[in-house]
Amino acid sequence: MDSQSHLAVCSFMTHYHRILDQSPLSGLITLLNTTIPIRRFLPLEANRGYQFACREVKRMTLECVHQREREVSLLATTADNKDDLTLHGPESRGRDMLTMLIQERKNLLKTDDEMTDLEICDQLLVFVVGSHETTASSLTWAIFVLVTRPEIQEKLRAEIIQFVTSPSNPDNNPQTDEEGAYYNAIESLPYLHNFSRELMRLYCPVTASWREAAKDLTICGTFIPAGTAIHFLPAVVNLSQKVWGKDADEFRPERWDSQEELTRMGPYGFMAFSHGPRVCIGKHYGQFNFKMMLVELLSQFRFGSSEEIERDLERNGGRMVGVQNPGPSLRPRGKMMVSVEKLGLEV
Ligand code: HEM
Repeated sequence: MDSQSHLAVCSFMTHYHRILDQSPLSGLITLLNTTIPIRRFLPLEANRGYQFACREVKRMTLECVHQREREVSLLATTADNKDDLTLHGPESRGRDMLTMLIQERKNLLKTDDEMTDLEICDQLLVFVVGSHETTASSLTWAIFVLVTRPEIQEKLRAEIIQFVTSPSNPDNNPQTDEEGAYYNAIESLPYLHNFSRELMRLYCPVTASWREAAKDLTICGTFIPAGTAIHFLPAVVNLSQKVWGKDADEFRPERWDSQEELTRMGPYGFMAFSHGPRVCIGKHYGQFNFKMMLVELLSQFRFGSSEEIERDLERNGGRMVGVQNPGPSLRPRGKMMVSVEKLGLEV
């Protein structure tokens, strides 16, 4: 990455964090603004800063759209196969989503259903926030669990080391060309699977989702007129004692082994990815990504607690570090410091 691109990424990240790490006042305005559009009218610094960050993130993303558009047009004049510009040739950047959207727009143009630059930009931002923020949050809380529950860290590492060193790991078997071999192998690790679901149940990365009632309806005896704005909090279900039993707030990966518990919770007891037509589009990819990162990290490093975590835990009654509040995703307040030891394992 050249120094100019590096600066652009740093600048993007500064504004991106400003949006996701809002002050309590700015967070409150964001919440109210989903039902009463007050944001535009409040001459407060917290508000102005947030709006500026949103504008900058959009401006920079739009610049990427324009730049890629220029590159695609340039390639189109030189490539042999104009429908498949991303896949071949020395200038190819691979099958990236932005190029695909731009190419799809060219196809849509033929049907008069144009996708504007701003729409492409919004799609990209949904994916950036929806995939990066959630996965980063899950990984942060996974490290937190691993350093505060060393016995879980050791059990998980044992399963991972056994996998990475065994012939069932496709990396150790260059002859394997079965499609999805690595995905299937990772998905078949039982403790990693339980750990991953338990992590996203207890430390649900998305704190809230929004809906608007399209028609009058009644849910559990409560009448909801058409047009009502609804905020739902996935963690309320994920942590419900009615659904998960008395130890709902305990981190216990083994609970996912119990058929009885899974029957009691039913399909809607685990809401980390939501359900229905607007279920997270990256649900399986996100879980797989998360597991893959744990395989890489735990096979090479041991994580330990730090004075900062211990102090924070003590302040919070021993169970949890402080959480940034309010926020659209579950982030710890400030930095989470941990110790990292490189393992000398031959893997
Ligand atoms: C730990 C990982 C993830 C979690 C916990 C998560 C969770 C969620 C949740 C709760 C929603 C809202 C659904 C609703 O409103 O009912 C959502 C939407 C979405 N997610 Fe994810 N997500 C994760 C990873 C990803 C990844 C990796 C991608 C993309 C590659 C992604 C793309 C999206 C998109 C595009 C939406 C909007 C779907 C729509 O509105 O139709 N997510 N996600």
